[in-house]
Amino acid sequence: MRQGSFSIPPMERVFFGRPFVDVVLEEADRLGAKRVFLLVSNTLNNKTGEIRKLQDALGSRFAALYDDIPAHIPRDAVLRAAAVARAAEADLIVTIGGGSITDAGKNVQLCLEHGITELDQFEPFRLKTDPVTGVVEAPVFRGPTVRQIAVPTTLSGGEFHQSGGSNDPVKKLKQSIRHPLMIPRTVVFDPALTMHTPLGLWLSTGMRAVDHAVESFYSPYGSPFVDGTALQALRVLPGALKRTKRDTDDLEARADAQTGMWLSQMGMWSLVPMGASHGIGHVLAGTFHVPHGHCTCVTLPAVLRFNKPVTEAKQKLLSEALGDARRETADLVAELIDELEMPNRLNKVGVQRSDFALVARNALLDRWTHSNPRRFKNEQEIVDLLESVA
Ligand SMILES: NC(=O)c1ccc[n+]([C@@H]2O[C@H](COP(=O)([O-])OP(=O)(O)OC[C@H]3O[C@@H](n4cnc5c(N)ncnc54)[C@H](O)[C@@H]3O)[C@@H](O)[C@H]2O)c1
Ligand SMILES: O=C(O)CCC(=O)CC(=O)O
Repeated sequence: MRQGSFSIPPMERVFFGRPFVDVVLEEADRLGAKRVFLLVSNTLNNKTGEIRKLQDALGSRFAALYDDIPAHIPRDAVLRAAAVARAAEADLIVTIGGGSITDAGKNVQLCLEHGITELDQFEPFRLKTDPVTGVVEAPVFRGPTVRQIAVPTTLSGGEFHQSGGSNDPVKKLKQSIRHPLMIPRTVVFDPALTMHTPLGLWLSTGMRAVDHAVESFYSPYGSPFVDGTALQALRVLPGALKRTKRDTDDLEARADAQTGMWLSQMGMWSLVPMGASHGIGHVLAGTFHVPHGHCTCVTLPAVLRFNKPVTEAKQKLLSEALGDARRETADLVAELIDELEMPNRLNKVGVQRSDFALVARNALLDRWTHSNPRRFKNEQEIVDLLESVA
């Protein structure tokens, strides 16, 4: 009999299909916020009037704004954002942008709560993975009191996770910090706001959501509840992404993609550990700066093939949800990636054969390489997998 447990950290509300300015105002009222700090996408701030609309609507409750968080969240940028929030005496953080902005918000929460002003002060808080056993050491610390509302503009889904990644600029490794209270209190899906998101980013992060659903579903550590939502995510996402690609003005398709992503996140939300597509992807992102969604497009079909011998029955159900139970899941996912015109090989995302040994070594430092359904016996098995998508 399958055994396990299911719990989710304290997110209070998810709003969908509503204008973000209205919802953020309502939520600021509900939470009694007086000093609202906006941590926002640079392009949304400088190339659209969306952030200005919110600033104006907040009036005297607007405390400060920071818009210089590069992709993959380098910690020096987090420290600068935290300094601005601290000086403004922020009592609520509102993040508006992609996963990098969302996760930067979680890291800023930590910095405010624990007085972090220097790079080496992150060290005691990060998750540590033993590269041989895969055992994860998760430090226990006081949770933040200044929390976050997330308004995501991509489909990468980090707003449903209590961990926030950030990049150690010296080791060039993506590291995670986790606390149940770091999850946003509120998430706001506003399909109209996503019209500003570059199409390639929207579609590639949509593939990341597919990856979340797949790796949650066949994880040995999943749950029956997650299975249901993950399969439904895979029924919804491919069509919604293809429709957005055909017509970028299709707001219903954007709303459906957000719904599919939300469904894909039940595993991440309930702390189901992901598999090697995520584990290897974190290295491609953290060490080689490959965009998050592109990591999935390169790794997921190869990891599905590697995992086939131990997940055959589950892959049949994945294929069924993706529309054709008779086909290989890896082939269906690869076709979707091609149809969305996303990069599908390592050389297309700037990673060369000479890099593979380093990717394999660093991948074994990631906790999710170790929670893959099929164990990697050594670094060479990861190198072989990378060779298959060189
Ligand atoms: N904690 C989690 O569970 C979790 C889950 C998913 C992703 N993440 C993190 O999020 C990051 C990836 O996020 P992402 O793939 O959503 O993209 P991103 O936030 O990294 O954005 C990618 C690039 O697109 C730019 N951009 C331009 N216009 C934009 C717009 N309108 N909205 C958003 N970005 C715009 C950004 O400035 C950035 O340079 C990674 O660092 C990843 O680790 C974390
Ligand atoms: O907790 C982490 O390691 C970051 C989570 C993350 O980036 C999720 C993902 O890989 O999509």
